[in-house]
Amino acid sequence: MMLTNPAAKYRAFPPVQLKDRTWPNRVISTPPIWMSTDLRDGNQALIEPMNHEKKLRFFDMLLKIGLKEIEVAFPSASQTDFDFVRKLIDEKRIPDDVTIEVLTQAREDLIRRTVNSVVGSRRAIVHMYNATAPAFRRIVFNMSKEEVKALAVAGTKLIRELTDAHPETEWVFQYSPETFSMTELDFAKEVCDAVSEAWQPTPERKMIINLPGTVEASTPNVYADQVEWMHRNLARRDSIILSVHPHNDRGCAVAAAELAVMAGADRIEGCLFGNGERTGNVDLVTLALNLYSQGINPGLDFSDIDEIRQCVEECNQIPVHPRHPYVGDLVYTAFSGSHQDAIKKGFAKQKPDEIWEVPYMPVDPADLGRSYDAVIRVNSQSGKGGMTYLLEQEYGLVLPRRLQIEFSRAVQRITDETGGEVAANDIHTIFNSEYLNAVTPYHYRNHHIDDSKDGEVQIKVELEKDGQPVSMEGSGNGPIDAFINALGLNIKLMDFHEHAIGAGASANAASYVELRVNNGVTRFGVGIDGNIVTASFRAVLSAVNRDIALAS
Ligand SMILES: CC(=O)SCCNC(=O)CCNC(=O)[C@H](O)C(C)(C)COP(=O)(O)OP(=O)(O)OC[C@H]1O[C@@H](n2cnc3c(N)ncnc32)[C@H](O)[C@@H]1OP(=O)(O)O
Ligand SMILES: CC(C)C(=O)C(=O)O
Repeated sequence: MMLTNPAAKYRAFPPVQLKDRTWPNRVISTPPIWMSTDLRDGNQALIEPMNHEKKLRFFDMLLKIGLKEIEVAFPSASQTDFDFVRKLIDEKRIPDDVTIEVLTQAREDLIRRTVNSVVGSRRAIVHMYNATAPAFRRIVFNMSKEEVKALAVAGTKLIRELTDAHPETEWVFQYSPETFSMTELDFAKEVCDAVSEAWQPTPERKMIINLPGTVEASTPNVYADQVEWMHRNLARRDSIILSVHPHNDRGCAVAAAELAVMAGADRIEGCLFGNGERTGNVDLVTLALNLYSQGINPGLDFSDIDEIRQCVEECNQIPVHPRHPYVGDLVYTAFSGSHQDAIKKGFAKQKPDEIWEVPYMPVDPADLGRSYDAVIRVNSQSGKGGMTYLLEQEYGLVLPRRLQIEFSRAVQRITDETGGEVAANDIHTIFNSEYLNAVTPYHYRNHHIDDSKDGEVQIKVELEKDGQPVSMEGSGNGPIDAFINALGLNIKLMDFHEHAIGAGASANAASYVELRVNNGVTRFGVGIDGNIVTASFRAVLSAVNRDIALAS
């Protein structure tokens, strides 16, 4: 049998000869201009494109987030898209500081209809594209380089002519050499220069040159080299806003966009949560929040990220992955024990007005409208940190360290058996049945203390033993000592902790005791009661009862 090598039918992407590249030493210090193409590139990639109602809902949400440039449609593609643009304009739904954008191919009939769609708007970006890469010239268009360039220039001139007839609108022209990422750089520059020559932008009235990673074809550093090369070599650079439009075919769109900004790009086009053709457009949310985590305000508001996600999921009919950066259901959740331990310590040390330093948490979930409650979840990978954190957060129980270790084994037994996750209320149930419900054979009923003698406490205790009432008496140097003496068992108090649960009249006390029992082993007991002394007696009986149960 002949072994074939499937990789043999692919070619390595050639590196860019840019030995003096500067982008690796740059640091992003200001946000780029953001452009959402959710309603165009995102929409064209949906199984069921959005209707007007959904598009409007999405548009309003983009405004709320703070997007100032929004590609709203490909108006010549359908009456629905055309009418949507008209609706936004005619119903005056576009705020004064927001510019809508519309896309067209470089074809006369489509250009005319596209310009018509935005007539009457205060400001509009007309975005025209044609593919420039060798395979597209050869396979799709059957055109020479000259013909591809001429197509772009002819489209530009027509847009100039049509828009000049409507001076009431502030027109911005955008050109995309589609498939830029796979186009020879000198040819991409040649076409873009010819287009800008035809449009004649000025530093006061800039045009946008958008460099799409239509198909992500190389490592992101190569894309950055391509962008830096264009940034340095484009004619009329001072009259051009340099934009990028990465797709995510290799899973590197976010990196490509970030490196492109370091390489000189001023603007990024993308979609929320990375929707878009094939593997999607670059994810604007991740990009913005990456900046945020570096101390740079992205100028976009994701303070209620779950509300945004819900809207996007409903409009796109595509769920956001549970591990999606910043927003997925599981991204602020730690299952593994050592992570939980570190996060718990981090939360305890973190001061509200100090630099964020909680381990394993690149951003504060509260900044995105997420609560801390879901941060720690417990399964068989979890250590003591997670379960004690949940007991503390949800039930106000602060277990002493050695009890944490003992209790975590009880929880682990259950998670090992079930193989699944245990919720905070399950942990509480396990805690109750292990410690608080250990009330036989000894069950507390009542006590009376007399501490009138100097330094000595006398106690009368009423208990049930195996369901029968019994009375006992004893004395000691404190109530617990007196209680233990009254019991008359071979037990010794090794450690004792207590704390209040809640505040005010309804507050309870929790007591934790560690007893050394007959055979030298230690047992923990826990008691909760409105009276702090009674709580400690209950804790002693809990330890005694557990020892009897475990020994039998
Ligand atoms: C990378 C991107 O995402 S770009 C955006 C892509 N978006 C879309 O395609 C969705 C919207 N498009 C559509 O609905 C349709 O394609 C329409 C309505 C615009 C055009 O429809 P039609 O003309 O019926 O079909 P179609 O798109 O297949 O046309 C292909 C023709 O346009 C030509 N063409 C394709 N792109 C361009 C372009 N950018 N500029 C000029 N001509 C182009 C092709 O060469 C082909 O020409 P041929 O028929 O002579 O071979
Ligand atoms: C039209 C351009 C910008 C595009 O959508 C792409 O190349 O992906």
